[in-house]
Amino acid sequence: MILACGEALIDMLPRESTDGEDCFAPYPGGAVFNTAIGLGRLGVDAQFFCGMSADFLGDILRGALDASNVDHTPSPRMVAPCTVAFVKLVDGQATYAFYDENSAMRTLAAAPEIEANALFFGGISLVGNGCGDVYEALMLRESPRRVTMIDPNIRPSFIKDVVAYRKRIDRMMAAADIIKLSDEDLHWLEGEGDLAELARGLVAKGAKLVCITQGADGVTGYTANHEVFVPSERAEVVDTVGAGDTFNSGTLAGLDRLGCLSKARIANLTAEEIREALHLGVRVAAVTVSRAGANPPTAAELGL
Ligand SMILES: Nc1ncnc2c1ncn2[C@@H]1O[C@H](COP(=O)(O)OP(=O)(O)OP(=O)(O)O)[C@@H](O)[C@H]1O
Ligand SMILES: O=C(O)C(=O)C[C@H](O)[C@H](O)CO
Repeated sequence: MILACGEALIDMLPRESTDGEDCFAPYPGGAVFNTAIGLGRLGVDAQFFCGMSADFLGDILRGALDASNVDHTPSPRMVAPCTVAFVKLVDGQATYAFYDENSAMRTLAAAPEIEANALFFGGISLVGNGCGDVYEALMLRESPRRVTMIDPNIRPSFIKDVVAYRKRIDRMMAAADIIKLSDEDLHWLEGEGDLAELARGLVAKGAKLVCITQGADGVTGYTANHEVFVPSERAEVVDTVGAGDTFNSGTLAGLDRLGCLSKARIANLTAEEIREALHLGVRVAAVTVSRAGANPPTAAELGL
């Protein structure tokens, strides 16, 4: 079982009304939520942990999790607003304006009992205090015995205390078995330089698998013994909302199908196992970029 820990929110995607007016349409989203949905749709036994609003926006999110077979019982219902992200699309590339103060997600105070063998963390839920503290403490507590993965999915405009944020992400990456970073996020965290050298630096600090994604080009997986490049699948891009989040779900689902989500197996991945897991990641991500918003495919759509 995989527990996805982090934000659920409403993405307000830009649309045009039938009268030709600019407007926004609500879609369930949030980086970690998207990863949970992707896992559920791929048939993985998946749970989701986030403070979720008791209001009707929270109901939209819970309904979407139910529809994709993701168990949200670890997520407390809270009398607080739902986080909202307004999205601006330029050539299919998204930028976000977040409304998150005093939200249900932000005011999360305690972690549930953990049943999962693997935990996934990431996104804006790791910025700042409140839920950020809860998620960090949970990861550091559980990482000695369960497989952990992090994708910080950095949104620089959302980060107020950059020094504190960098320290948190460093601590969490040092504890993580699997790190996923886009090339942009890798440079934001580790500075200029050669991607492979920077990624190898993260492996040297303890990560068992470091995945560096490069948009339409593809992804490279780095371990102590292997470097495996998997090209992206060709896609007619509608927008890239949720590309990285869906990639995470495919890669985790791939590792799960191979039986690699244990501490022993994740530390000894073969090149073929890395290739197979990353290949499922790029396959599902290509489907998401070819559809509006974050809309990962089901196992049936992929013929799995
Ligand atoms: N234009 C594209 N065509 C096909 N696949 C793509 C395209 N863009 C992204 N992908 C797939 O999505 C994966 C993740 O993309 P990217 O490197 O942009 O991550 P990201 O920045 O985390 O994404 P996000 O937009 O969700 O923040 C890539 O490794 C690739 O498999
Ligand atoms: O949750 C985040 O980090 C966001 O940027 C909001 C979006 O719903 C999400 O990333 C879509 O990929």
